[in-house]
Amino acid sequence: MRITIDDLHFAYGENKILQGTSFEVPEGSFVGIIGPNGSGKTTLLKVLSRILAPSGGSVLLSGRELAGFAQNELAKTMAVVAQDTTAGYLFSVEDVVMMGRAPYLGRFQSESLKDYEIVRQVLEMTGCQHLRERSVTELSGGERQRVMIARALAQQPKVLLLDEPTSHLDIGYQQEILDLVKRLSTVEGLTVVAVLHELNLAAYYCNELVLVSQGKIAACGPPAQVLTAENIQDVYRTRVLVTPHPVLGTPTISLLPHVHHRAQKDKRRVHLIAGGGCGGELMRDLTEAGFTVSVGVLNVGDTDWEAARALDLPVVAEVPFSHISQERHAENLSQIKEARAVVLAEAPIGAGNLLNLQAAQAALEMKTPVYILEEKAQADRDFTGGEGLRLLQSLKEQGAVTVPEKAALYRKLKECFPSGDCFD
Ligand SMILES: Nc1ncnc2c1ncn2[C@@H]1O[C@H](COP(=O)(O)OP(=O)(O)OP(=O)(O)O)[C@@H](O)[C@H]1O
Repeated sequence: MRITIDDLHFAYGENKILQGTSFEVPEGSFVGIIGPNGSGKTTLLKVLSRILAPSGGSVLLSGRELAGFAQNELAKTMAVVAQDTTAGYLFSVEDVVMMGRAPYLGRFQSESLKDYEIVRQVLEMTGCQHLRERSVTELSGGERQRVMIARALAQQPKVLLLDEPTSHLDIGYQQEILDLVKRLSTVEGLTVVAVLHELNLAAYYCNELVLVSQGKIAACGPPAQVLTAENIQDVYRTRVLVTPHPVLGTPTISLLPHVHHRAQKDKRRVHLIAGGGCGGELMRDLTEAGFTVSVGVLNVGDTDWEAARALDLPVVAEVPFSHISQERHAENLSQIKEARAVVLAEAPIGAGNLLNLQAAQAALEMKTPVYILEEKAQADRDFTGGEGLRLLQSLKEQGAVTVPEKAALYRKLKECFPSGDCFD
């Protein structure tokens, strides 16, 4: 069943929530409503399910006005799983799911074998059969959520509206329930509209997404069109990286650390020698702690180079897959001159990055303390036939301080910057 939402308006008193919302949900599609807290998603779903009456605009179900449906007819057409599934009554799970059959029972008619069979099926589909005789008040949040989805499916609706259907579910049940809903939409033609907070799940399952912001539609369309880093930054005010899912190609969102502006220039400057993906977390933690961080030498395209770029850190960059050149080494040394401490967290050590170890040696000669983060700069990752290990050893002999893991490194850096409030 197709849903046409046209120019909807709704306000709680003076507080305008929906302001001209329009979009179309094709029959058999799975549409996700996403958007920040308080943006109007639940309100929209309540208007779609006729719990709230709009002050303007219309909702059409396959061309028919929602307002024109008789109550019983609507209950056979549309099922709703609300956000708050707290059940204060002492019914058994089976009784609650059987309530979904109410629109099909005459006034004095009792349940038929068919009704019991449908209830059995939906309990099985939602993984609730073992809960059949339990009281709903005794269920966990996730179990109750699945029971409410079972009840909605027992209505055998053509349209299913879900408000955060996976909020209480563990990752296994999230997948099971959304796989089921997706299957019902693709195979049985069920039209699904779901409010989803988890953007990666929304991208993974939905055909289309409606991004709501302050009661207005900020973007609408296939997930790849809606879930862009720009849209997410605009609406959620958060920096993300959007990459294709490695298997499905759907957009996948990763949080990016905040960029800190370098107000404390030079005072708390730390130069990080990293590479091969071992420095990203360190860069984030050090900048979060108030240090000014520079990084080098990294090859363009290296994971650490990506991290440094994402954090907007000064980075000495060499061309991809190349040995560090004398020019980049010299640039690295000038960064080190500006720093109050050098952290060596490089692994593995290869012929191409031996100059980074020599840069650390130069730092010691400049009387700049060097900390070797041992969990990262592992000796067993030496691919230079011993040269790397020898250099590492001589660094230690020349006074570089070995720290076993990050917490110890932060303690050492704190000692190095006694006036700072870092890590407090
Ligand atoms: N019954 C109500 N009376 C008055 N204001 C309400 C009512 N319900 C919601 N609101 C307000 O309407 C706005 C939109 O609420 P709504 O629940 O639709 O947002 P939402 O996008 O679903 O949020 P969340 O992601 O936090 O669930 C909010 O500012 C909320 O405080």
